[in-house]
Amino acid sequence: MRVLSVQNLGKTFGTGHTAVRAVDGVSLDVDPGDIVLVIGPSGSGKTTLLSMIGTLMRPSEGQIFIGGRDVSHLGGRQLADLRLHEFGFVFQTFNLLSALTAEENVMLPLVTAGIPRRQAKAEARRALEKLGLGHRLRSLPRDLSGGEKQRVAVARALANGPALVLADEPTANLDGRTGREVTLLLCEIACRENRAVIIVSHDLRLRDAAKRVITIEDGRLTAVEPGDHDLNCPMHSAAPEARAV
Ligand SMILES: Nc1ncnc2c1ncn2[C@@H]1O[C@H](COP(=O)(O)OP(=O)(O)OP(=O)(O)O)[C@@H](O)[C@H]1O
Repeated sequence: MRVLSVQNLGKTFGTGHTAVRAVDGVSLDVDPGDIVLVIGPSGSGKTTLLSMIGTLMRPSEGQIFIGGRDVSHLGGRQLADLRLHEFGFVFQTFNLLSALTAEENVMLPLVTAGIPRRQAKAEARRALEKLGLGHRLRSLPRDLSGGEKQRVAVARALANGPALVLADEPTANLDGRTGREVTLLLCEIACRENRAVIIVSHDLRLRDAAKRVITIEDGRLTAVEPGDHDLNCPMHSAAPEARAV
């Protein structure tokens, strides 16, 4: 089942002579296990595109299918439900709640989605352990490094088993090496679990993780290239062996 299909998506802010055409006729298909890096100059429409895909912003025109379902006309409550169950979000500012521990931050969307507390706690722990944070369960965000905070955010994004993880500039508030490490870890786990990831970033080195790199300029999709997809992911490492036989 296709995770995402975007057809002829457009977004215009404002009207008349002050109108800004932020996204213009973008079409894109994303399948399970896909890792798509979206690059382009500042102001080219990357965040607007990601916000529409994540149903945080309504398109001016075009359609978005999530798991084959047209979500363009869903109401606010149905969209909130969809976001809870189908998406994981990673933001450049981490967006952790400062009064909650790492474990509680990861539990929050699970409990909100109706999962019983005990089960949510076990799933949060599992997710944090996968990110190498088993020893940080009870830490508050203020006691974590930037890289650790982003790993908590990644654990939170993955905990509900989303079909699609959307990451907007996940490396922007971290030093280059840490940002890249956390993002590669996100891609590796997603790849192993056959989840799809779309990353908006200025960091071109992330093409190492990507299966596809798409370029957006003036709101339009201008190039689609293969990424290097050099990850520690069994599904990927099976390919060269298959070729060698
Ligand atoms: N809420 C808004 N109201 C009006 N114009 C907006 C709004 N959001 C974005 N824009 C405009 O839409 C265009 C695309 O913006 P967007 O933030 O999507 O670009 P971007 O590629 O993500 O940029 P950056 O790399 O700097 O984050 C820009 O011209 C921006 O000024």
